[in-house]
Amino acid sequence: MVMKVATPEKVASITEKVWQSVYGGSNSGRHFYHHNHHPKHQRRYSYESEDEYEDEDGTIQLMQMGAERSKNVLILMSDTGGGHRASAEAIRDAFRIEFGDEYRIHVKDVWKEYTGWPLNDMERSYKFMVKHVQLWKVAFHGTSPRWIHSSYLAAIASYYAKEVEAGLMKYKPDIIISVHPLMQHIPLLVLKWKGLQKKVIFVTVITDLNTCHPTWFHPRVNRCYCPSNEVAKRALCDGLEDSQVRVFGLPIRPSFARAVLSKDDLRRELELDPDLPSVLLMGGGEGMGPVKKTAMALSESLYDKDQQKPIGQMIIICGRNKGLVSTLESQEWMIPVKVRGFETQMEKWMGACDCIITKAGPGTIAEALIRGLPIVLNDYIPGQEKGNVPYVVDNGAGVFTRSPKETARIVSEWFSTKTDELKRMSENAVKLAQPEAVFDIVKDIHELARHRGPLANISYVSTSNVAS
Ligand SMILES: CCCCC/C=C\C/C=C\CCCCCCCC(=O)OC[C@H](CO[C@@H]1O[C@H](CO)[C@H](O)[C@H](O)[C@H]1O)OC(=O)CCCCCCC/C=C\C/C=C\CCCCC
Ligand SMILES: O=c1ccn([C@@H]2O[C@H](COP(=O)(O)OP(=O)(O)O)[C@@H](O)[C@H]2O)c(=O)[nH]1
Repeated sequence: MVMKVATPEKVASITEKVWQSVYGGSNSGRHFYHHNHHPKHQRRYSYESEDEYEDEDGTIQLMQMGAERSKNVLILMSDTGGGHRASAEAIRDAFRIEFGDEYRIHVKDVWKEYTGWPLNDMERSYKFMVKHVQLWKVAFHGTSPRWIHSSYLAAIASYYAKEVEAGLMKYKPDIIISVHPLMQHIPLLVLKWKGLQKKVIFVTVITDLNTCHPTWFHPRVNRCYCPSNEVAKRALCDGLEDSQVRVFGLPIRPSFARAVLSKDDLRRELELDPDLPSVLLMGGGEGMGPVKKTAMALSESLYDKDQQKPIGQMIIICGRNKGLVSTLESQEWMIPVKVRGFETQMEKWMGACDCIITKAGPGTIAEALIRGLPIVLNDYIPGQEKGNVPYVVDNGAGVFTRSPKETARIVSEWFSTKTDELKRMSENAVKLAQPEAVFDIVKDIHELARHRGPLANISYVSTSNVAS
């Protein structure tokens, strides 16, 4: 049984709060934290005798002695693109649906909250690098050899060991799930240095469909969930054992898998034209790619000049790209158009449409497949997104072109003379979709936890000099 009481005012800095919650007493900053190694300053954490911990909303949860404790699951992610968060939230929601209170899920960017440069600034660095595509190409391929990325990441791990330790231990995880390519090596090293590697289950859920970066593959994970056979092959070539690898698909929010919504109802709810075919145009969570040029071309191609009426309508979802929203809102259109910013109910917008145009983001692709939307891929980020193009095209679920005019022509044909091609691609998309993947993943993690025996006996002893 759990009781909630109000938290004291939030006067402490993050570091102080961590100090207090992990070690008790006061903290005079990182310097002190690093050097206070004497055993008398160490507080022993045992899940058997656990009596309080801080909740996400800042309240203190008091656990009644003897009550069964929920297991803590820490999902490590970063907002480098929108896909990692979407997958993390999908896993969290699936845990809640399948297991209710058995698990307490924390979705966190621990690097951002606890460490310093460059780990706490990955979102900005990544945005900058992908804008300068050549730079990203060099960084992606230059860091692919294991000796390069392993030594980089080991150096960073030892520099930020204490901070990472504090960030992880705050959530006292029984299970850590990484959904990010740069979140295997550092936490696994810190767990090893702490002697916790055998006690905490660590799994990776890969969110790239094909040409993923080798940092995803770490030989010491308990499981590596691969979204496709292509990725599984890469994992095995990179030294993972068969027993570590599972292929269920890319985790997509349960609202995509479980909600059965009719297109007519959705069009009414979203105030779309009930009769005109609809194309969804987007560019991932950040609204990247040639969205504006494509929108202008579609406005022309979906207007029948002879009959002086539109043959389709368009929804443009710009994600977090506010500049794009205001530019598009000030345009004149020849067809019905809706311009939206970041949407939280993507399953509805996709469910109301007949096809989608997007850069080759794995999350958007997997969601579109579930909704049976034929896909026009109009861009990809070199490296991790390159392989998503053949994944879609070779499976007959879509086409690739970088030309906005060509994109507009394809969609106008789909809506007029080539409706049979649209239908065939839609069927292929559904065949490729794996809506149950997220449930299979959480069930497998649950089994893993069950076979590990009572995790509640883990005791986190806060040792001192992990950095050394
Ligand atoms: C010998 C030449 C070496 C040249 C490199 C020099 C320095 C390193 C500089 C940068 C590191 C680049 C990291 C490359 C590994 C990235 C692995 C990867 O796949 O990352 C992808 C993610 C983003 O996720 C993707 O988002 C997409 C959408 O936008 C899509 O959804 C896709 O499916 C997702 O997977 O990228 C990142 O998170 C990049 C973070 C960038 C961090 C920049 C930090 C730069 C500063 C200094 C370098 C120090 C530490 C980095 C250590 C890297 C070691 C591998
Ligand atoms: O307004 C938006 C735009 C995008 N997304 C989601 O963000 C993710 C984008 O992931 P993807 O891998 O396609 O590309 P990224 O943003 O990582 O480049 C997908 O789950 C989208 O549904 C969203 O929820 N709302």
